[in-house]
Amino acid sequence: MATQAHLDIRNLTMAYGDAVIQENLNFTVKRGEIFVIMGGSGCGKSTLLRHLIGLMTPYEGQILLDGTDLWQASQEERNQLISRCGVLYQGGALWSSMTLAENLEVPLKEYTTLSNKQISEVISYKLALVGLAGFEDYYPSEISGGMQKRAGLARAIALDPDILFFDEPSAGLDPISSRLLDDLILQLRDSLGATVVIVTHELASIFTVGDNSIFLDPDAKTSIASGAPKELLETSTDPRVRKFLTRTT
Ligand SMILES: Nc1ncnc2c1ncn2[C@@H]1O[C@H](COP(=O)(O)OP(=O)(O)OP(=O)(O)O)[C@@H](O)[C@H]1O
Repeated sequence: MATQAHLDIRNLTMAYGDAVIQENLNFTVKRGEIFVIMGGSGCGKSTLLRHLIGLMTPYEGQILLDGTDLWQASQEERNQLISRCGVLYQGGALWSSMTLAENLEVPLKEYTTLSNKQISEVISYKLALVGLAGFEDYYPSEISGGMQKRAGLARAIALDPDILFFDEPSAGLDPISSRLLDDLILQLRDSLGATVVIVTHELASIFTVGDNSIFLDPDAKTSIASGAPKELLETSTDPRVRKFLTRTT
């Protein structure tokens, strides 16, 4: 059962310069759960993700990863905590001039002391986990968009992260590839026991994978709802949340 807090966000205010994007956010992501950050365009979802992975400093408030405040910790401690995070960015962000194996090799060479033989075994295992066994020597341009996303995911899990972050993972995918990616996210959560945080506005994904969520509003500049997406759909009476969760496009 997911009970222990993996990420704890306390009174977080985020800003670019003095332009406040969201204020006073409070939520907890439990270990092993799939947590969705949702809200309309421009409300600050990607900005929140950047804070959670330590790329941006809070204007106010705290981000606790595994109980440690990221910005009270020493640089070394922070790097150590952040090294336990895997990230899949919007575009998949594979290096186009490298094969899939080489793409995975980069973090493994940089952050582990594994031998070349061990690295090659890890690469084959991670590619197999995302359904790309045997695709080691392909270049990103030689595989479909859905496969590129999965290869990006294999790279995100190369270092066995215990928390995985996704920014709009199904952006640009057709509904079938998008569904396959959702299934894969569920499988990986179960097999790796990882915590997953996803920024998405895809309703199908939100309802398929989300155990818990937060809903950011650009005008209120804070969260206006939180909870299991299916429950929010059944119980929220807020017109902004209802409009978002019942839209047809
Ligand atoms: N580097 C930046 N400097 C200044 N303002 C920024 C910067 N990046 C984003 N913003 C502003 O912050 C707000 C939130 O942007 P963000 O990209 O986090 O929203 P989002 O919810 O992820 O949007 P979308 O769903 O369209 O991707 C927007 O008003 C945006 O214009």
